[in-house]
Amino acid sequence: MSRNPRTIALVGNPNAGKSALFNALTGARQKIANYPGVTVERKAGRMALASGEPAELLDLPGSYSLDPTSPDEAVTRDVVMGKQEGQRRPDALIVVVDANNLEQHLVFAQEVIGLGLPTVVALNMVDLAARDGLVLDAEALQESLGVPVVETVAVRRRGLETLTGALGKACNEWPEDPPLPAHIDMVERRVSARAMAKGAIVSETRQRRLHRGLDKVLLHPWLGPVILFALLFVVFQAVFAWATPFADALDGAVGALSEAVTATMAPGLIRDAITEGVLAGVGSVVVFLPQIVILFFFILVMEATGYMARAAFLMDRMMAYVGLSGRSFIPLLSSFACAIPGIMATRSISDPKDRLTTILIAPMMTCSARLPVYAVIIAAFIPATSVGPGVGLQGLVLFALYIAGIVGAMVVALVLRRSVAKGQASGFIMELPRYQMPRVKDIAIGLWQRAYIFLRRAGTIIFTVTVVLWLLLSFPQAQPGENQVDASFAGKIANGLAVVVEPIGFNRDMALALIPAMAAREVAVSSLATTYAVAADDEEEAAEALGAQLARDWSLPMALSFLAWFVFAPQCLSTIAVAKRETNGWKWPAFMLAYLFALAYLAAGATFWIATAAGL
Ligand SMILES: Nc1nc2c(ncn2[C@@H]2O[C@H](COP(=O)(O)OP(=O)(O)OP(=O)(O)O)[C@@H](O)[C@H]2O)c(=O)[nH]1
Ligand SMILES: [Mg+2]
Repeated sequence: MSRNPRTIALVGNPNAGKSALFNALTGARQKIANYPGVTVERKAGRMALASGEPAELLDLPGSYSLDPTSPDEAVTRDVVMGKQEGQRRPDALIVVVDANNLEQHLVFAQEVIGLGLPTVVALNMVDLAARDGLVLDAEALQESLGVPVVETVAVRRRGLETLTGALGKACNEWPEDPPLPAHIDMVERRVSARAMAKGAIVSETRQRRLHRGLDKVLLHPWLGPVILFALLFVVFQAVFAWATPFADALDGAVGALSEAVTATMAPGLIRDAITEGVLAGVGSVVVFLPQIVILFFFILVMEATGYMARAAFLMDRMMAYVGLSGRSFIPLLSSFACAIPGIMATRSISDPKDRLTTILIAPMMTCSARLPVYAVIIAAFIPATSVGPGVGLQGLVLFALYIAGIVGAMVVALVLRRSVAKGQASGFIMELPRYQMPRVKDIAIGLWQRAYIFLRRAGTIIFTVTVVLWLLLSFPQAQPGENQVDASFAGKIANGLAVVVEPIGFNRDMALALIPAMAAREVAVSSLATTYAVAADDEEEAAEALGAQLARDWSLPMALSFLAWFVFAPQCLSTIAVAKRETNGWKWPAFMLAYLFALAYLAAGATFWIATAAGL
C-alpha cells in the first residue's frame, strides 16, 4: 500500500481509560511531543489493525464536549475536526466510554459519532461493572448508537482483537457519505444518553441500583449540600445530648476521687497539688472524653460508609468559589481532629500557593482540643432548652461555633487567593469509593485510638502544664486576708496581660488561662479549674463544679467573647512548629500567628460589645 498509514484517535471523557487503551494497543512504540503553540502533550504510537496493516494511534486529552472550556479540550476538538496545525485529520476514531458511567459518557460519545468519521466505541471497564453487579448489552448499545460497540478491559488487554477488527472493518467499509444523525443539542443528547444507557442494561443488582439512587440524592447539586449540612447539625446535637449522662458520671467520679483524697491525706502542699492541680485541672479536661468519642464516632462512620468522599466531591464546587480546590478538603477535614496531621496532609496539593493557603487556614477548623473549652462554657452559660422539636440550644451554639470557624477560613482563603497567594481554583477528579456498611471492629479500633490520643494528651502535656501552673499559682503564699491568686507569680503575670485583653471583656482569670493554653487549647479549661480551686476560700467552694463557678463569676457577654476568641486564636505551639517545617521558614508561621491573633481579638471584642449592647 502506498498511502500513509492511517491515523486513528482515541477520544472520550476524562478517566474513560483512553491512555490505558493506548498503552495496551501500542506497547512501547510511543512518541511524546507537544502540539505546536500549546503545552498540551501529543502522544502518538504505532499499532496494527487486525489485518496487520500498521496505523498511527493518537491519545487525545479527555473532554466533555466539542465546545472546549480548556486548552486540553480545544486540542481534542481541533484534532477531530482536522483544524489542529501540523496534524492530519484522523481517518477513524475510537470513542472510549466507561461502562460504569454510561449515561454521562454517552453524551459526548454521541457528539463525536455525529462527526461522521469511521467510529468504533470501546465499552471499557466492563470488569468493574461486572464486579458491581452490572451486566450490559453491547449489541443493544450498538443498535442505538449506530456504530460498532466492543467490550474492553484496557488494563487486562481484553477485547483488543475484536476492537482492532472492528476498526479495520470500519476504516474500509465506512460509507463515503454516512447518513449523519440529525443535529441534536446538549439537552437532547442528555435525554437520549439516558434512554440508551437504560436500554443497554441487561441486569443490575438491587445493591447497585440502590447505590446509584443514593448517589443521585446525596450528590444532587442543591439537595446534597442540604443533606450534608443537616447531617452535621445532627452530629453536634448528639455531641451534647448523648454525652451528658456519661460526662456527668465522669464528673462525679473525679469529684468522689477528690473527696477521698481530702479525707485520707493530711492537709498540706502535696494534697493540694493533687486536688487543686491534678484532679481539678486534668480532671476537668478528662470529663470531655464522651464528647470526643461521640464526635469521632460520626466522623469514622461517615468515612467507613463512603460518604466522606462524597462530601469532598460536594465541597469541591464550594471550594472553587473561594479559589481552592477539592484537594484542600481532606487536609481541612483532618484539621477537625487536629491541625497538625491536617497541615501535613497538604503535601498532596501540588500547586504551592493552593497548599500555602490551605496551611494558613487549617488552624481555623475546629480541632478536637477546642471541644472541652466550648463544652464547658456552653454548659455553664447556655441553658439546656430546646428551640424546636429535637433541637437543643446548646448543640445549636456548638454547631454555630464550628460554622464560624469554617466561614472565617473561607473568607480568609478568598482574601489570600487575591493577595499573597494569588491563584485560580483548579478542579479535581476523584474516584468515589463504593458505599459500604461500616465494620463495627474498624469503628471500635478508630474510637479507641482517638480516645487514647486524648487521654495521652491529658496525662502528658496537660498534666505537666497544669502542675507548673499550680506551682506558679501557689507561690509565694498569700498573707492572711490576701487572696492566693493575687499573691502568686501567676497572678502577677496575668495582671500584666489582663490590661491587654480587658477591652474585649476578659477578666484576670481568663487572661491567666490564655498563657498556658498556648501549649494546648484544653489547658484553658484545666487552668481555669485550677485557678478557681486555688482561689477557693473553703473546701466546699473548691469542690464545686467548674461550670457553676464560671456561671457565678462571668457575665454572658464575657463567656461569649471567650468562645469567639477560641474560634480563631492560634493557641497551639505544635501547629506553629509544623507550619514552620512545612513552609521552610518562619515567615508564614509568623504571618499565621499575627493574623489569627488579630482575628481572635477583633471577634472576641465585637462579640463582647455587641452582646453587652444587646443587654445579654
Ligand atoms: N479496572 C479497570 N480499570 C481501568 C480500565 N481502563 C482504565 N482503567 C483505569 O482507569 C484509570 C483511568 O484510566 P486512563 O487511561 O488514565 O484514563 P484516560 O481516559 O486516559 O483519562 P484522561 O487522560 O484523564 O482523559 C486508570 O487508573 C486505569 O488504570 C479497565 O478496563 N478496567
Ligand atoms: Mg489519558
